Amino acid sequence: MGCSIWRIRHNFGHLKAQSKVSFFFTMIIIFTYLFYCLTGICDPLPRLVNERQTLTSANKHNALGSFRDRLDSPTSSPQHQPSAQSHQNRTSTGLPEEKKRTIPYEGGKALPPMPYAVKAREDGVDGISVFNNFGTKKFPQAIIIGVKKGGTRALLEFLRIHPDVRAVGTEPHFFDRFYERGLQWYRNLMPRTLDGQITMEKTPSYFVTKEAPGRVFTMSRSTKLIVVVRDPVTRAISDYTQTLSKNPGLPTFQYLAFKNFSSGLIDTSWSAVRIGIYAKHLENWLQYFPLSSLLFVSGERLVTDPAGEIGRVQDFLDLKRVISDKHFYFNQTKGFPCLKKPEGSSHPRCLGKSKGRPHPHIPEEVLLRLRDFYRPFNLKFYQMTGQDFGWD
Ligand SMILES: Nc1ncnc2c1ncn2[C@@H]1O[C@H](COP(=O)(O)OS(=O)(=O)O)[C@@H](OP(=O)(O)O)[C@H]1O
Repeated sequence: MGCSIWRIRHNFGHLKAQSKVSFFFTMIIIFTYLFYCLTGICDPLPRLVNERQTLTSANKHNALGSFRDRLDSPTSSPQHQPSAQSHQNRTSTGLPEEKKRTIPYEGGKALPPMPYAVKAREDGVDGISVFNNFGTKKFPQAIIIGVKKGGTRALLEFLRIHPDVRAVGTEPHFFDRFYERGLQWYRNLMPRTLDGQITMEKTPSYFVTKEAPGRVFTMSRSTKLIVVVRDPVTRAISDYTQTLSKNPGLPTFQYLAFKNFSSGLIDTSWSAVRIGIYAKHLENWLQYFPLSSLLFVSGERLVTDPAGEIGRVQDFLDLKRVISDKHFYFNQTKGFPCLKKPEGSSHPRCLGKSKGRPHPHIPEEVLLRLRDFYRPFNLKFYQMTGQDFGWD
């Protein structure tokens, strides 16, 4: 009897001790969870895409690799989705539907959607940087809206060394591809900023998207808009070079650029040609924004005098002129200016290999015809902007 009472007591005592231990562990878990929530770590996943991550020494190496990829990745977006050009009746390579049908051509393969976490590892990590939970996510006050192949990546990476500029590394494509996801989705992509800091993003396709001006205006009519423009002929060749690098079976530049070469009729349905008609696209933006809301950066001067162009941009953004000549050096091998100390790194760095790559040879006659085609549009553009870009 005495023995069984002792056994019962012993069992209950054992249970008591067990429940104390489990209570203790439950409290630890709750406190740990609360601590992480308060420090912001349990935010929803999209944050990973944009926020700078704390890097352990083990993943710093990978992150640097990703940083290079990011600089190298012209069309990186929060998720690869094959919808950007569908409204333009194009394949993902920018080929007109008609030409796509009539030529043997392997292209237009859309990348499958990627989960956020994977994309975050690929291009959301800004080299070695600090885990930043301070500040708030705001809509961008300034957007680099174009133009594709104008030098938009160089401009953004140069600007990012300014302590008062925080920018999304990837191209959000909100105002052209993902508008239906809503403004809160968009804002959540933004990095956190402190008072006095500017939030920025760049998506070069906005400039040629009919709906983009109205949509940006709806977000904020005081948004500052930056357009990096480049000689439309060189820009078209650069665009073609990019498509060719992904699809080596692509027809020649001249085949795509002309409806009929002998008649000299230019095919304006080809996006590589159409994007360069800057005056036409600018008209859409001026329906919503005054000229003073736009800054036109010369893609050519961004290469020959990066500090000078960045100086103009800093003034336009009401930023202190922090970025100057001393931040750049000219890399002879690359043939382009590079940063002595990019954001988040103490090592000099150039943009990736897809930026500043050699172009294929285009016959002189083709170039002359294209120059003739663009001349009136260029003059109109100079008139509209009050700037002579010297392309003729
Ligand atoms: N500093 C520096 N380093 C490398 N490249 C530079 C630089 N400044 C401007 N450029 C020019 O940028 C061109 C690519 O433009 P984008 O970045 O706007 O391209 S994209 O639309 O994002 O794909 C790219 O075009 P390509 O020369 O045809 O490759 C470059 O000429």
